[in-house]
Amino acid sequence: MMEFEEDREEAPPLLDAAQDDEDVPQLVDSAGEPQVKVPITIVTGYLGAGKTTLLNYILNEQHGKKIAVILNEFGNSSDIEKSLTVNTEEGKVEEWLDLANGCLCCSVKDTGVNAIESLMARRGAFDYILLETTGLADPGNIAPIFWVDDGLGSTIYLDGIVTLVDAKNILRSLDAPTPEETPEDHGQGPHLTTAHLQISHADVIVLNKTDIVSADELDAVRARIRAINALARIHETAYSAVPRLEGVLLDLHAYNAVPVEELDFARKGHSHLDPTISTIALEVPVLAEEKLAALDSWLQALLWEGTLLGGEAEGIEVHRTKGRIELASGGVKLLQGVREMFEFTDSREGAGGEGSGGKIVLIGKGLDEEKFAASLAKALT
Ligand SMILES: Nc1nc2c(ncn2[C@@H]2O[C@H](COP(=O)(O)OP(=O)(O)OP(=O)(O)O)[C@@H](O)[C@H]2O)c(=O)[nH]1
Repeated sequence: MMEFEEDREEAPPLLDAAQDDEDVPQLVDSAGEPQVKVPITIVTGYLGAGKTTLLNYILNEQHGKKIAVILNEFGNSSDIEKSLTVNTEEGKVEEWLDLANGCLCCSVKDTGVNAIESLMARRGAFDYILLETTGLADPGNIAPIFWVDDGLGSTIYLDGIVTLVDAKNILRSLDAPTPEETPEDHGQGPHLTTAHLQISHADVIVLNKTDIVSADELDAVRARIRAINALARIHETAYSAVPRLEGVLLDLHAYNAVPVEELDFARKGHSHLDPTISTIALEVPVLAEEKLAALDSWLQALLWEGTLLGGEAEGIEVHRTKGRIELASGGVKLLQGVREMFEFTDSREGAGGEGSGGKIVLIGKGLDEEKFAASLAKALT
């Protein structure tokens, strides 16, 4: 198990084939100019996990990338933050800093929409956006802003969510939420903390501060993270020194590719080590096209109403959904979801699964693999 995990973590960025297959469409603006969509990565992580350390690296190193960094309401005294003029008018970007290495940087007070709009006026000056959230942000509330088909979605696409995790403190954050954080949960079963939310929504986890934990502590943290989110790639770092930008922070394609081996890995990684959040993987038989409507209804009941069609379950809350559905016609549908939003897209790579069927992976609260599998099987018969 461990070996498999390590192999996977050393693997190159997501499959080239899958990326090629899911090329981001080019748009044409009103002036007839082709518009290339700009990818955005959301960088999240609990207080003190190492987000600023990571961004300092990006803003200072000569990595040859033109990255626009948006800092979302910082409250401490790091060098980057001190050098910025924080806006006084709610939600308005006051100043962009052009940095020597080609990056630009700004600070905003809202979730970044106004900053993005301001940024768009400077299109061409950069080719990537990193949005760093505050330590207490729930990425599930931010991701949908950028994962839409209209409005902002026409110029930007959500490439992925990266969560910095403090290896020294994460278990405490997961086990002992502060009263302010989860007042409704107190004394009522498993706690859902901000730390859970940030891990469950992550496509990549940068497991930081490995220099101040023992090998045993690190193993325990890794296993706990895996139990919560078996889909995310884990990169272990000290002082947020990620091995590379591509595939770790940039070009994740987490919302437009669904690699087979990622779903297979999630299936093998199932565990109950965390009492609140888990990852489950459900087998889906090769489907006749007309059964897609039944699958859609099953997902709607689950994601919109938190109910299991034809089965009983309570306290369901799904944060992330990914899947590949093989069709009897030979095609493959890709499934992507965050919270209640989900969509099917056509994969252009053909079946590629030797007719063995597809899979749906869910990350969230109250997920009982057996009950879910039985309910899905019933819905699809
Ligand atoms: N020992 C050790 N210290 C680290 C590491 N990464 C960051 N730090 C230190 O931890 C502290 C917090 O790091 P930051 O990068 O400011 O963390 P942050 O996530 O931006 O924190 P907030 O903005 O408060 O949410 C700083 O004093 C860093 O120097 C690491 O890998 N090992």
